[in-house]
Amino acid sequence: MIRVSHLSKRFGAHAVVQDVSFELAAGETLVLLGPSGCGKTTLLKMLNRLVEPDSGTVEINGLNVFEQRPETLRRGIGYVIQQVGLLPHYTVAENVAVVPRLLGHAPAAIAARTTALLTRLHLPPERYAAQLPHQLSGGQQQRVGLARALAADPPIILLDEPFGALDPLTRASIRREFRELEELRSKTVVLVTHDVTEAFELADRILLLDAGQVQQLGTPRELLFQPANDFVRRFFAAERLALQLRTLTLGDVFTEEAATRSAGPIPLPFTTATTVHDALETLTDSDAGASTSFSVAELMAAFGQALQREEEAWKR
Ligand SMILES: Nc1ncnc2c1ncn2[C@@H]1O[C@H](COP(=O)(O)OP(=O)(O)OP(=O)(O)O)[C@@H](O)[C@H]1O
Repeated sequence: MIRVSHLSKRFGAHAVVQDVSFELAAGETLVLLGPSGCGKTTLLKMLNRLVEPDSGTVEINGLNVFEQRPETLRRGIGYVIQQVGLLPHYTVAENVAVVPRLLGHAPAAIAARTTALLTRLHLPPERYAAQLPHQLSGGQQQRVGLARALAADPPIILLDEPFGALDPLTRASIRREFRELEELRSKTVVLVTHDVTEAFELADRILLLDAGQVQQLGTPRELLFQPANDFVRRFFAAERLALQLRTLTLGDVFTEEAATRSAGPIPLPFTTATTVHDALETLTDSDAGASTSFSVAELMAAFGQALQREEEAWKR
């Protein structure tokens, strides 16, 4: 759906994005990750022509974006930024309706869509639709920003540090909602963050940048277990264990064992796709009262073995 070829951009003598190429299939989520100032935002903005590149091409559905009118292009691509950028004198509902209005959608259809989106994003319309942005918390404003980006149902959504301004707790819970949002499942998403955990939670693939250059493009698992260079290794070093817990699933950990267990395969409420991290959270949460056929100690032992298997496999 998106094909980026040899994209470069300088600001004066500063080469901010250097020869970046990637392809993204429909429905995939790509996270642009890297230290502050590495060129993530500039790269993202070249996708919807908020920044014009010096060289290289961007194709969306086979069409060169530089041959389209920027306004037309942007109406077909949802865009969410950290500062949210809601129109201060428009109500929540009016903010959400901006792009559908520009596109000339019928008022009744816009109203129905707005109601549905606000409901799904936990902003009951009867309470929030008529409020102004300044009456909302930061997290609520973020949700309105997301609803606005989704309003015209664009196939592509670009997000620039969408959870950046939030406290860690709100951030984690909005991220979870975001991951579970049905609306986004079918979308092609490009998301900028400098938060490693966020990248691992949301990405199908991660493009790790440093000083405008691609250091590695791959799945979280590939970046973690098969780092392309020292920069990649160092970038994840401090959070390596936490990321491994989020990357390996019960399916990875219990593969051989589960097959031979008399208790059967992975017990409910878990599935083979549950991450070790999530399983540990459930096991250690006494309120959840999960009755499982394995203990925390068994899980950690199996996790340790799985890590060894994984590292051996990549070495080969
Ligand atoms: N319009 C501009 N004019 C001059 N320099 C710019 C402009 N926009 C960005 N830059 C510079 O380009 C570099 C990359 O900026 P960019 O915003 O793409 O980085 P980033 O990786 O998104 O950083 P952060 O995570 O801090 O937002 C920075 O050094 C920035 O100062």
